[in-house]
Amino acid sequence: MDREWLKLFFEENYPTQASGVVAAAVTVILAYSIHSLVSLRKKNVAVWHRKGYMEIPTPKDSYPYFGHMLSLGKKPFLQLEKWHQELGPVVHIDMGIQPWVLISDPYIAHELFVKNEVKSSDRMRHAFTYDVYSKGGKGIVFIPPNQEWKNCRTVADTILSTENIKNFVNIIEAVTDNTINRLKEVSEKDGSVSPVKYIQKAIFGIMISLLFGKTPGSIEDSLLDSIICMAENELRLAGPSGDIGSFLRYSSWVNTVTRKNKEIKSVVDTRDKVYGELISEAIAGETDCLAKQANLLKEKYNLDEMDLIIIMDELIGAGGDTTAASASWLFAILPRYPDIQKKMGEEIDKFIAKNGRIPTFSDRKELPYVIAVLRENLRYRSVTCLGLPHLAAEDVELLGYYIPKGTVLISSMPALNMNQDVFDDPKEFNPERFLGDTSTWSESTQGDIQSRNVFAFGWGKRSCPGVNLAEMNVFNICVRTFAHYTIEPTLGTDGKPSYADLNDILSLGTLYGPNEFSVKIVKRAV
Ligand code: HEM
Repeated sequence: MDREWLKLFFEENYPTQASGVVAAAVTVILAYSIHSLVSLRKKNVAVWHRKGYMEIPTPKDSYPYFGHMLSLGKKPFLQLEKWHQELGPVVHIDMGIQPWVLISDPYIAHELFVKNEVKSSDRMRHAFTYDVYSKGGKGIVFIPPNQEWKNCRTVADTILSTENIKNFVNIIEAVTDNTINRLKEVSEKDGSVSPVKYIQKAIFGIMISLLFGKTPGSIEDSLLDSIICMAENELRLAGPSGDIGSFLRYSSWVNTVTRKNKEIKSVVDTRDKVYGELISEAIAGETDCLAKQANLLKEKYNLDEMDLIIIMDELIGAGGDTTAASASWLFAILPRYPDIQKKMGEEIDKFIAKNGRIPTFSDRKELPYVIAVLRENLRYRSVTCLGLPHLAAEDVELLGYYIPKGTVLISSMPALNMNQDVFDDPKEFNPERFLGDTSTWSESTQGDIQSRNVFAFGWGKRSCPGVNLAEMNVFNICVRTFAHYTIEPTLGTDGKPSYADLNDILSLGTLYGPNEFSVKIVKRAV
């Protein structure tokens, strides 16, 4: 049994002496649960082994009470990929008492999430994300796809449309240029720079400016730090630590004993206060911004102040660290590929020579190689491990399999992106595979499954409404960096290049970004 996962789980989520109490209590209830489990198992077997349907394969390494939770190890994405390799594109696991079905094939995912979207677009009723964060049914991300969701989602789709976001391009470019300058200055002064924090602050800075019309003065800005801290707390609590009871039977009391419930309440109270004030200031201010625009749509879509607070927080929470992770992966991967950087630089130089300016997002079709690199970057290192889990609102018949109502439905992002039936030599970083496809990430996500090659933004009616903004932000960071610089590896003590470890992953909830690494930002000879 891989106890490492359990140890990590308690150390990360329940630090201090409370973890000892919790671990002891878990041992006691373990014995009791084994008894209950025998009868439960019989019931489960009947649900999953339906006459007339194929059985969904399940990995052997399951344990009483915890199911497959303990087998995920320190790097769950590797384990999920391994299970798919061994058992195929549809796999059933038990995360404690939650049944999960994992999908690693785009055609099957399309069948499940798009063709069956009425049955497969619900979300889990997680104690933190649903009861507390979404106040039992507000906002977009964590609620069922009902009329309230539709209203909030329409407001988000409207303010995040490409046409609308284009109006904020000056702010996006200014914050991006400041960050790149800062990276270059630190790199020149210290001999190298660790870009992850800078990129994260740039993206959150852009989000705060767009949403509230308030551009952070510098990367040391205290508002910027508090918003990042809130978003990270929320991401952490959206995992098992915010609702241990929905994963492990008889354990909901753990959050009371460890004072987790108090922490959960305090995180949300702070969110309500900070975002409430930011929205009021934005509405009263002169500057155009997304909070102001959403406020104008409030009546039409029957939203109240709390809906606005939750939507604004969700846009930052869902859009900040994900976009920053994608841009950070680019900085981690590209130092290994000077030839690719050279081709990108040449393409950007050619555009500048012809047009006398740096290309913007609207010029993306004139940079086919650059956009192929960005697509390959998105494929090669997934930004989330599990997307955002869906829930089966009804029983689903999926290509001869039977999936009972209440099952958590997961698109296994790294396994999908590394599926060799879809991508030749998937372990190779090869932008050429996407040359000739100049569709935007959004067009690919909404496109027909035969030509779709971007899976990172999910499926069907729940697919990401921030995809345009995400692509524009990553595009700008990339183009505005390579217009002037190259990203080079630092040198180890042996004088050899020292590259970022691409399997050293910072995992926060379902987010998967690179851990800290160092590079050199070097002025390019043009
Ligand atoms: C590289 C960056 C991003 C990635 C990889 C990403 C990925 C995803 C994924 C996988 C989902 C779940 C889709 C599903 O359930 O099938 C999602 C949902 C969502 N994303 Fe993004 N996202 C990114 C950026 C953004 C941005 C910039 C915003 C907003 C400004 C945003 C806002 C949202 C919201 C509100 C949802 C919930 C949609 C719903 O439940 O109806 N995301 N995103």
